[in-house]
Amino acid sequence: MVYFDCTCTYRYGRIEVEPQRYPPWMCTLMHWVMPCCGINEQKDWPNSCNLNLYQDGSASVGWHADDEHLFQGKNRDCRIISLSLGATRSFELRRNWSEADTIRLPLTAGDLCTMEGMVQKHLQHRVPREDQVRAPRINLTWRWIVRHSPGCPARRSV
Ligand SMILES: O=C(O)CCC(=O)C(=O)O
Ligand SMILES: [Fe+2]
Repeated sequence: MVYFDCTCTYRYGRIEVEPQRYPPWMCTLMHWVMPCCGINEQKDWPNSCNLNLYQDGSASVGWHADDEHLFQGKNRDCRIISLSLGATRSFELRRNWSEADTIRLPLTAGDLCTMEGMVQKHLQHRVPREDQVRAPRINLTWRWIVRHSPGCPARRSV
């Protein structure tokens, strides 16, 4: 989902998602969430949100960084805000390619988790398979698109 007239597609592995404009419920939710992250003005809101549904513990996301060109997370400070809803799942972080010092955070319904600075350059994250989890989880991940795709009307505004 995107703010304004952005047509950038989001690619995740082989999946490509066409953007939808933020619906009214998304703006209502952001009015609640963003001040919790110190973002008090609507003009400063993240301009994209990715929604993930994990049907149960068999659904997972492997080790990766959010290093899409759109977000420039490997080259500059990059803030990512995530809201978890539904079942508690583990969110893990590790230094690039090293399992040695993996950090595990249980993310519970209502939890906000942010990744900031150069995290996408130096660390990877994942949501591992957890077969004992039987309930669904929804994760909303807000990010700022800073490099719009060629042809995107929002490109003019940045
Ligand atoms: O579900 C989560 O908490 C993380 C999802 C994620 O890493 C992503 O969408 O890039
Ligand atoms: Fe991610």
